Amino acid sequence: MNFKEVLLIVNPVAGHTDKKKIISEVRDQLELEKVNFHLYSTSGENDSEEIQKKIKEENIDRVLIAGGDGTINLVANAIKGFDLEMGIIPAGSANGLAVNLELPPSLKKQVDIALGNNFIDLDLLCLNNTICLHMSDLGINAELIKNYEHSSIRGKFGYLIHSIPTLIQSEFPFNFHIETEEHSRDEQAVLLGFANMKKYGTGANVNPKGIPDDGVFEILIFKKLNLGEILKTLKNETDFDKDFVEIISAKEARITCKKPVAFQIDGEYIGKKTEIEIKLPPEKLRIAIP
Ligand SMILES: Nc1ncnc2c1ncn2[C@@H]1O[C@H](COP(=O)(O)OP(=O)(O)OP(=O)(O)O)[C@@H](O)[C@H]1O
Repeated sequence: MNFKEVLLIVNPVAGHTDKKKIISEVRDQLELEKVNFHLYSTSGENDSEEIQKKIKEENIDRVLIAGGDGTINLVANAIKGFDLEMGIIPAGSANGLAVNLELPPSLKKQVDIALGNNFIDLDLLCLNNTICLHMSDLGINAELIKNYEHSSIRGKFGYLIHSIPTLIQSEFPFNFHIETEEHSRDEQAVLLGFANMKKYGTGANVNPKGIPDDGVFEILIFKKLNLGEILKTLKNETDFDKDFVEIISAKEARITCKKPVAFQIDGEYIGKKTEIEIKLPPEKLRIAIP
């Protein structure tokens, strides 16, 4: 292994599962390779500063993350300036990034990959100066995530349970103005997605042409709620009706709306917004992949 000090960052509450097995699997593999093991358990407060401190103090040269998309996003923001490679052990209730990177279900294989030397240099989509690794949106899905965050029922079933009341309470469709280097247009939509990759954590393939390291992102304009078309995304079918979704590529964009609309990044509810600035900075994030 071409590194000596590995920091495993574990979110103890992600996915509501015990992380002991993950910790011992990583520790055992590193012991065999005579690489030093360091552990940081997130608390939900000041994690970014604590992680940066640990990286500097211990001369960390590889970071592994056991958590969901929220934890990976937090660590990606924290290690931006460090030129570090990162490995992922999916352990959240939503693992959108892992789904997109096609990480296998076996823990042993996940750890092998996370400590391996095959990488992707992921584009870092920046929305109002916050990194998005795979998918963010304005509109009805962010409303659903907000309602789900207060729910005691986790996982896909939790999302499902909240979809009906969210649909009833929502004031969709929303009116957006979209400006990119090529477009300036008004659109009515139930959901405006900003995609660095193909899929949501549910596996729904909403952006079939999304490539995570191509230097562009996609704006997904979902115009109507159409159950048949939504089922297609879940079945990996990609011949969408134009009245359901229109997809435009961009390198930068500015979205405005008169009334504040719910906004989420990588599955974390941010708040209601009237303006989103989207940029693709030149920095990339190096992630170990199969
Ligand atoms: N020790 C902790 N106690 C409570 N919350 C924590 C702790 N550590 C991290 N968090 C919170 O966990 C969230 C990230 O969770 P993540 O998305 O990785 O997992 P998840 O199981 O998919 O989460 P969720 O189902 O809530 O989306 C962040 O909001 C972070 O502040």
